[in-house]
Amino acid sequence: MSSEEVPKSLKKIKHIILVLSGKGGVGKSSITTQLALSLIQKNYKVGVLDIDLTGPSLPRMLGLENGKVHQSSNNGWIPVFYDQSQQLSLMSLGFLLNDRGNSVVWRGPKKTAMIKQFLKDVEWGSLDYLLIDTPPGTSDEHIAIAEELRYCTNVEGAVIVTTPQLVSINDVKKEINFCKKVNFKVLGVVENMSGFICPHCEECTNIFGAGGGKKLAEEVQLPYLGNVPIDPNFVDIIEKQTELRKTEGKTLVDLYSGCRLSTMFAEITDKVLLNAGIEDGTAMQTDN
Ligand SMILES: Nc1ncnc2c1ncn2[C@@H]1O[C@H](COP(=O)(O)OP(=O)(O)OP(=O)(O)O)[C@@H](O)[C@H]1O
Ligand code: SF4
Repeated sequence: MSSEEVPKSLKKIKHIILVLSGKGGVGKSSITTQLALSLIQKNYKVGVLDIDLTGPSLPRMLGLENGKVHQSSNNGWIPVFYDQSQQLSLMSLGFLLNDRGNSVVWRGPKKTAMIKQFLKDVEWGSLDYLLIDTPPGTSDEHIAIAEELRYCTNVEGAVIVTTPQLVSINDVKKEINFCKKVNFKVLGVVENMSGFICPHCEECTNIFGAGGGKKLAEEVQLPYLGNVPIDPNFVDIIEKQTELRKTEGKTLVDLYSGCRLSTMFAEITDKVLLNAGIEDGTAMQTDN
């Protein structure tokens, strides 16, 4: 193993965590977003790389749809920073498309080349965490990212997202097999959309029955990280964040901190960090 083969731009990143799901629409990007916000609440410096090339949704999730990627003096890409604090940065194909909101139809080699370029050319600077949001399933993008990261000793592993309806063991097993093949440690399974938080009384109702994700995790002998119910307040925050940032000066972290999911997710983040062997998540911030 040669450290020469680790892209230079990844050398100042302490921990890399991937977010995977067997199927689309299970809320993988929402989970990546919440993991990022939760780490920022712990004072970490976080970068997010969106490699869902056919449906990049992170710019919208983080309220950065109008973000612009600039070229650095070394001809690299400077990611889009959420604000001047530079605590949150994002790189996504969404920023590079002329027709934003459109998706691309690319063949494998073009996708592979884009991912290589993302890993080589994005100048993240020093980060505590780089979260990589992947497309659903195990496709060209996954193979490319695994290939590019194979010599990186800072890859902690992957979080797998599922939903109660999809407590479909086969989907999760495919993800696990992929992780085994490429040597990604599975940090655990999160069950998203596991119930519904009433917007009136904040009572959580388990519409699909409780415990599916936990049972599944036990069956496949993986750590269970916890469940995240559907919270209409979270949808509202995502939709109204740009407006609220303008009118009230509230950042996404401010808004999320007032959301019920934030407290629930903090426990999930602690488990992810624990399973990754990164102390208890209270380590110092990156020195810049
Ligand atoms: N726990 C939740 N509470 C409320 N809304 C949620 C929750 N999880 C996901 N959503 C919403 O569901 C929609 C789909 O979620 P998301 O885009 O995260 O899914 P995905 O798995 O990343 O999809 P894709 O297949 O495009 O990769 C989004 O509008 C998101 O805001
Ligand atoms: S959970 Fe309570 S407040 Fe909410 S809709 Fe049901 S009965 Fe009404």
